[in-house]
Amino acid sequence: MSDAHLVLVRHGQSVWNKQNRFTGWYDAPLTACGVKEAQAVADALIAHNMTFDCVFTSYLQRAIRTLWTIQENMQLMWLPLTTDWRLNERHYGNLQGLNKIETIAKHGESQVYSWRRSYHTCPPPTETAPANDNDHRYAHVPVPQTESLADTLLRVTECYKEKILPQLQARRKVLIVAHGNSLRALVKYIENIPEEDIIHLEIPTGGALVYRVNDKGEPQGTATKLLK
Ligand SMILES: O=C(O)[C@H](O)COP(=O)(O)O
Repeated sequence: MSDAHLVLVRHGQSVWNKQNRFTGWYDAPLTACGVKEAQAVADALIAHNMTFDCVFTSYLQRAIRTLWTIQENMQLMWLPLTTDWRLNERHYGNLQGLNKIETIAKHGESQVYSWRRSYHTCPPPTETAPANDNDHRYAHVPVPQTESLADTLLRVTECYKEKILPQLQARRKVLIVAHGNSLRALVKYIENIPEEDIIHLEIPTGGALVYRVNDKGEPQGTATKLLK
């Protein structure tokens, strides 16, 4: 039986990454550079003779288009694609839309660092009704008003155990394209990284992490960086 593997890819640069704005659940499109980053991921996967049996992503276009680009470049457009809102970026609450440098100038470096990287701290919640309330794609989703990384981990791992782990246990090769913080949560879970250490994990746009998977379908050890 062929070796299963699990590859995690962060989407390419989005318009709001470029503008250095907190994005969260805002549906920012990829920039041209972001599309190139996705193509570079595909090139690296091809160079390492990797392929996939199933692919997963969030409800957000920056991740979906990154996945489409990878599938197209790998001649894997025939593969069924599963989207799940639980792979969305962590909800950044009332910070969504704000420039990160201006937010540091207003609230101080340590406060903003804690909002961005601590495990339990939630950014300030959205002040009005959740911005995604009228969005058809979230009609059956409990849209949060803010999330800590711990909150994000709960929903990401629920999706992982329900939909992704069974594929790994069936020895399938799996690709997940998601977001900086939804992937940090997943890596924390897979590698059992302590709460105090997860602040150090950074996954750049277009970054790709590879896990070997054992006979029980469990990703093994520390991820290997494919590029970046
Ligand atoms: O939502 C965002 O702003 C980014 O995807 C991740 O941002 P961060 O590095 O500030 O967590």
